[in-house]
Amino acid sequence: MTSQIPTPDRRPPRRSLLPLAAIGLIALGGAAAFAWAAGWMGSSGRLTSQGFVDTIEATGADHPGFRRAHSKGVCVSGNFQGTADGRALSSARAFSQPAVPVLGRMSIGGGDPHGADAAARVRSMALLIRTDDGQQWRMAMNSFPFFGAPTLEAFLEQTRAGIPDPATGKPDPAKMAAFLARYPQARRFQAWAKSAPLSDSWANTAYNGVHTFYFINAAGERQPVRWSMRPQAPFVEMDKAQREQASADYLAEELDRRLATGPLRWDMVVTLPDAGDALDDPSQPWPEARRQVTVGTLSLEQAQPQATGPCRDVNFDPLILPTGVAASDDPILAARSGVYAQSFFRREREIASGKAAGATSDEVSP
Ligand code: HEM
Repeated sequence: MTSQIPTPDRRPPRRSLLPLAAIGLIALGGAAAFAWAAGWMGSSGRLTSQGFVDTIEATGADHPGFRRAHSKGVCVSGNFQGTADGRALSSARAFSQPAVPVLGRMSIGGGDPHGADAAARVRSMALLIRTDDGQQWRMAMNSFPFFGAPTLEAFLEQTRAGIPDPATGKPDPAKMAAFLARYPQARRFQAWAKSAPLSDSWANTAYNGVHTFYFINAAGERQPVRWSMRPQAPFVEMDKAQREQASADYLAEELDRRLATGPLRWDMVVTLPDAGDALDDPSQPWPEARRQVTVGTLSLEQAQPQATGPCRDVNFDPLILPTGVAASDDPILAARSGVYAQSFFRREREIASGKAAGATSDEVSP
C-alpha cells in the first residue's frame, strides 16, 4: 500500500451532530410507544441518534476508536470523471470538472474491526468527492441492492434482534423471527443475503446507494435517481470453501495486488424511476427494466490502512451533497446523518483521549 493519499479536510462535517428532531415527527402513536419501549428515545422523549448508536453498540464487543458499523476497512483514493449525460441531469461540479480527486474507504459490514474479510456478507464503498468550487459530495454505498428494513423502527427492531441474549451469548432467534413476522417485506433482503453470489474482490463488486436522491440540472429540472457503482472488472464468484480458507485480511490484500497493476474502475450508473416507484422506502427495489444512465467513471489508484490513512477521521455522511444533488424525503436517509455523526463523535473522542490503541496503530489487525 502507498502513503500518497492526500490528507482530507478534518473539519467536522457540516451536518455533524444533526439531531434527529426531524425524525421525531414520524414518531406517531404506536411507533412512539414502540420506540420508547425499545430504548431508542432519550429521557427527553425524543428519538435520538445516541439511542440508535447505543443499540448498535449492544450487538457486539467494544472497539474504541472504530466506526460502530462497517468497522473494518481500508482507505482508497483516485478520481471521478463525469459524462455528458451526467451533466445533462445534474449541475453538480463533479460532472463537469475533469478528473475530480476522490478519497474513499472500502469496508465490510459489521462492527468487528478485526473480522474475517471473506466471511462478510456485505461489502461497502464510501466516497468523498471534493470539487474545485469548494463543494463536497459524500456517499456510503453497500453491495446489497436494497435495504433490509422498510422503516427506521423496523431497522431498530432488526438491530435489537442482533443483541446477544445474556443467557446464551448469542442473539435470540425468536426475536429475528418476530421481526420478520412484523415486517414480512424484510424477507426479500433475507433471500438476497442467502442466495446472491459473493465475488472474490472489492474490485469486482457493485455498490448501491439504495436511497432515492434528486439530480437537479442547470434548468432547475429535478430528476429522482438511485445510483450504483458498477465494476468494470468482471465478476468472479468466491465460493463458501474459498471464503473459509481465505486469510482474515483477504480483501485488503487482494485489493493491493490489483492496484499494483493499475487503477480499478467503476461506472457510476443512475436508475430513473417510473411513476409509482417508491421514492422514500429504500427496501423497495425498482424493476430491472427502468432506464439507466451512465453518469461517470470512478478510478481508484491507491490504498492505505485506515489506522494511518486519511479516511479514518472522515464521516461519510450521505447527506453532505453538492449543489445539483438533493436528498429525497426518505426518513432512513435522514436518520443516517445523525447516527453517523454520533458514531463519529464517539470514535474521535476515544482516539483523542488515548483509549483507542487499535485504531491508531499502523496495523489493521491486532
Ligand atoms: C438507519 C439505517 C442505518 C444506520 C443506523 C446505519 C449506521 C451506520 C453507522 C453507525 C456507521 C458508522 C459511521 C461512522 O462512524 O463514520 C455506518 C457506516 C456505514 N454505513 Fe450505515 N447505517 C444505516 C443505513 C445504511 C445504508 C442504507 C447504507 C448503504 C446503502 C449504509 C452504508 C454504510 C457504509 C458504506 C458505511 C461505512 C462508511 C465509511 O466507510 O465510513 N448504511 N452506518
